[in-house]
Amino acid sequence: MSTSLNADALTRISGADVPAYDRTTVVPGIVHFGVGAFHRAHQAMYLDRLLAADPAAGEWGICGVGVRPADAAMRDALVPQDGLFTLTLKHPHGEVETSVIGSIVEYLFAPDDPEKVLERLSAPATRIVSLTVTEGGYNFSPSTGEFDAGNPDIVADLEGSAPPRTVFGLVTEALARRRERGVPSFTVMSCDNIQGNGHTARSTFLAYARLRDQDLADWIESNTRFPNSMVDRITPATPPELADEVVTRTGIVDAWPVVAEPFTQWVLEDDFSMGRPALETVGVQVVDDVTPYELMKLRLLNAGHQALCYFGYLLGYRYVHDAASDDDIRTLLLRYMTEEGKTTLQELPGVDVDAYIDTLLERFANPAIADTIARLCQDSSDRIPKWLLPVIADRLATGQRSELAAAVVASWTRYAEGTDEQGEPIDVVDPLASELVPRAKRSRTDPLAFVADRELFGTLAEEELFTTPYLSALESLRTKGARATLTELLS
Ligand SMILES: NC(=O)c1ccc[n+]([C@@H]2O[C@H](COP(=O)([O-])OP(=O)(O)OC[C@H]3O[C@@H](n4cnc5c(N)ncnc54)[C@H](O)[C@@H]3O)[C@@H](O)[C@H]2O)c1
Ligand SMILES: O=P(O)(O)OC[C@@H](O)[C@@H](O)[C@H](O)[C@H](O)CO
Repeated sequence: MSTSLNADALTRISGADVPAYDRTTVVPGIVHFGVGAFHRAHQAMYLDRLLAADPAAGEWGICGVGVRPADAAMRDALVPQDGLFTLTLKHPHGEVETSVIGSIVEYLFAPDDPEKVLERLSAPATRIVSLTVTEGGYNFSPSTGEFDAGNPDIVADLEGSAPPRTVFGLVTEALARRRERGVPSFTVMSCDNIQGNGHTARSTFLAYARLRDQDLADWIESNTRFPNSMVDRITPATPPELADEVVTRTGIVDAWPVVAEPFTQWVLEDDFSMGRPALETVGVQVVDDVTPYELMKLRLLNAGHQALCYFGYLLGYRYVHDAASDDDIRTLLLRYMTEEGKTTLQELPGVDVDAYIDTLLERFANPAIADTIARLCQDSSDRIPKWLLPVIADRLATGQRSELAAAVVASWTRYAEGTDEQGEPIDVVDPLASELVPRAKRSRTDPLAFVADRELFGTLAEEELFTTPYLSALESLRTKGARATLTELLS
């Protein structure tokens, strides 16, 4: 027998762990923007663990907020389910665990009622505003770090003739109300994959606030905390068959289930203006400085994903685990990580980076979670400049070539041409696709055309230590193909 997921149904569910705590007493102390797959597999899971472990933690429930039109689908899934959803963890050798997560106690779709979102944000009980709005969501130039004040949504929010529609507009208006009402500032906690994600959140929110009101910006600068964090759990987009699998295994009918790998890590800087949940009691590493951890993760795992995905796609793979099991790709990953990425990391006392790399290769090869190459290949212009180019730049600063990272940039260029080695079209999903695809094509006759864009690549096109291996790999990809290019590169 199957049961539709909602608060009343919890007592009838026997096929999965369900929240044993009293959700009616849990109030939102955290407002989260960007309730996607990852937030639900990671932060919401940690808060669920905390609520289960500590009855006094009931002030740290989550209110999820969606701002984009596409988030109406999350509203339609979560609101009828009272915020409940299933999280399924899949181990590489077949073991599967499903649990119902109860920490999201409210979901608001901002376009339906922006004022309700503003009042939730302004409420004294709201002490943390957290974000997983993707790397692109911070609206800054990767090469200069400048906030993009020309973004039409930002322009509209600053103009102020309609209710705010961006995270920047909503959060800043709420901070203005708190200041006016004498309510202390909440903490803005970024959980996106950006190096110094707290610093980035701080500089972008302050940049927006300065454009709106200098005094308010000064108040935010003095009162709002922006902790940095390293977050990790590979969480694919929900595959269409997951809902049926969950029904078959647990009897639970869930409109939008989540699947993830069992591994999870969260390293969080202890810098909060109005207190924080006792996350260290449920496995979060709360530290003074997350920099070494985030560099390790972004430059090995996330940059490693980029090393895998374009070559993997061109070789014909569509799943990450299949590409990660290819000998050439595995060697590329191992060598990029150990010979290039690892050389740019900071000291990590007590962490065995080689063991970490071995774990990454195993995690990438987990067939059970069926992570897709398409997920890793999207939004490259938001990802490569934040994870891979800093490795190249750091090594250039000490006169070192990064032959493998340069080849990865070449593989992105070849992919961005929009046609694979069999002449089939590639769906290049990127906010800059309309500029990138023509530039990638043009680089057949004007070889540096793709990397000449200073906005994305800075001055890399003028660095011979970069252009030589880049052009050589690109030429080889075009004339000999991905397999021969990898074989020669790795020989
Ligand atoms: N999926 C993972 O494995 C993983 C792991 C670690 C960290 N992350 C971080 O989480 C982010 C989201 O990943 P996901 O898997 O949940 O993706 P997702 O596509 O499932 O969800 C993304 C969410 O962000 C929102 N969003 C996107 N752009 C926005 C913007 N400009 N303003 C406001 N909201 C915006 C979307 O509406 C959606 O709610 C990643 O970009 C990354 O920084 C993801
Ligand atoms: O989600 P993104 O855009 O930050 O990047 C794609 C993947 O590299 C990323 O989601 C990883 O799976 C994740 O960072 C693992 O913790």
